[in-house]
Amino acid sequence: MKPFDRALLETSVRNILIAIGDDPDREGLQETPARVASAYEEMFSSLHQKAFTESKVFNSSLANDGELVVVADIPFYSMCEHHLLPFFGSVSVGYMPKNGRIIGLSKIPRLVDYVAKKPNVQENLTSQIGLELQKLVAPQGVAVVVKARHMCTEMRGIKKANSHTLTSFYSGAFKDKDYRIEFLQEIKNQ
Ligand SMILES: Nc1nc2c(ncn2[C@@H]2O[C@H](COP(=O)(O)OP(=O)(O)OP(=O)(O)O)[C@@H](O)[C@H]2O)c(=O)[nH]1
Ligand SMILES: [Zn+2]
Repeated sequence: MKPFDRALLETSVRNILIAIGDDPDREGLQETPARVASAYEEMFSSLHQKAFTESKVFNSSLANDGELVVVADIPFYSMCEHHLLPFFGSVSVGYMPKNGRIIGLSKIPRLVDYVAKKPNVQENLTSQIGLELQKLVAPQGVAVVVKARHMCTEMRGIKKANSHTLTSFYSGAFKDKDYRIEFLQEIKNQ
């Protein structure tokens, strides 16, 4: 795990400003390299964490192994690894407990944040959330649906404003179409 190199980032941002033909010493830009360094440190913070450590898994004698647990519409913000431009939207996560094992509800949005805070593509972000939850809770199955807008296709390039990209991950019990439909129905009803 490499440490965050603030000095290198500040120099690099200064060089970007020179390369685009602006003057990094003009009043409005003097603090920009430092500000961008702080913003990047925050936006890419999970690159400096070895693993997701926030999980809290409980055993519940009352959790019904056949019932879905669904957390819908968790907002996220990430940066695409191709252009370093934002992509953002919402994540809906469901799982079917096994042997009464459940995860603290707040840990699911924390997992989404952890996966979002590094350069990524939407498909991998979706699978990484699913695989990590599968590993942490070992449930009967995990379902993840991500809906996002990509600034690299809206503010540049093909310029298709407001289009959405949908990606999904299904494991275990959710390979069964009926459970997938139940999950999709639940997130639609939220
Ligand atoms: N599958 C996938 N593609 C992405 C994601 N974010 C950005 N991209 C795409 O990554 C591709 C990179 O293509 P390139 O041809 O190397 O880059 P480019 O010349 O900037 O491409 P254009 O955006 O078409 O101008 C583009 O088609 C982007 O739309 C993502 O999350 N998932
Ligand atoms: Zn992109």
